[in-house]
Amino acid sequence: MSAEALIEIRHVSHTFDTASGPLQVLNDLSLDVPEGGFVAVVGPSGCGKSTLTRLISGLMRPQFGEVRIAGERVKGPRSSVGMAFQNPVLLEWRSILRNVMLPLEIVRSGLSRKEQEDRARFLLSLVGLEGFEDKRPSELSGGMRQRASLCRALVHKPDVLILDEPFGALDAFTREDLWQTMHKVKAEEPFTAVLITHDLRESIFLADRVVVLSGRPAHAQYVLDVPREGPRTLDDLYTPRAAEMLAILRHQIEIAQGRAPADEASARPAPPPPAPAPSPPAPAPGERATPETQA
Ligand SMILES: Nc1ncnc2c1ncn2[C@@H]1O[C@H](COP(=O)(O)OP(=O)(O)OP(=O)(O)O)[C@@H](O)[C@H]1O
Repeated sequence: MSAEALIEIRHVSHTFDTASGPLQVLNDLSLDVPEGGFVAVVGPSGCGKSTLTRLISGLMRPQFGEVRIAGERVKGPRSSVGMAFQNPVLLEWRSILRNVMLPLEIVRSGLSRKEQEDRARFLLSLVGLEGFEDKRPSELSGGMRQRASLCRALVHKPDVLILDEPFGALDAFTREDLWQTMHKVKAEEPFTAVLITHDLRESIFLADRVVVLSGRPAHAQYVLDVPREGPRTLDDLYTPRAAEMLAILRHQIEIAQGRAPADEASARPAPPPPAPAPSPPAPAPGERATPETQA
């Protein structure tokens, strides 16, 4: 991926105040997402992946460091970011079509009612939900609801699409179906995607770059670029090349979980950012990453 970075995450650190004291979740995390790119973020459970998505979407601000989208510092929620989560949360009292149209009623799209409807219908047919426009969410299967949720996230043409484990609750066959739909949608819609997932096969199937976060407090421990001719059909997931990528990622996850020692030869740090952001925090004793894995 050689395009310019659309999302720049620079030296981000974040600590939550919890009932049992401060919990540092991110530590000097830096990573770039190129315009039009598809980056998957994987890492141990609880390492801070969802926190990262909240920072990118502007639902939270980092205590240290900064997040920029298209060069602009993210200071709050913005309509140029669409989100889809594991739980689609569709409104039962609205039809599927009207659920998908909802963001267009909230952000100023400049579209007429007819154009809004056409846009929603186009997306629904793209994901295979033609004919289900007038159904209620409860009349659809989990996979269908997730397809509708994807349409809703994209209907206002966001520059950035954040996918926080959107396929996590689906059965294996439905999930693979959705992966293929995702490729189809990406070919039609020019967004930049950040996908949070626990599924390494999903990460190499969908993304062109996979970032492994370290254990908490997380930094970008390892970056794997998936070659253009990498897995893009389900059969490609069973090639020696895919097996090699999965083995690398599994090993990096084991390092992140502290179940394998950091291995200098296999670690590749995230590309260094051009300039440090103001006020990077001093790491607490014992929290500094090993040189082998540090971004
Ligand atoms: N608002 C909050 N206040 C306090 N602690 C929080 C808050 N949000 C998240 N945390 C804690 O921060 C840590 C990281 O949470 P986060 O949801 O970002 O991790 P994650 O990597 O997405 O987890 P998982 O892989 O299990 O979904 C967790 O220990 C979580 O309990």
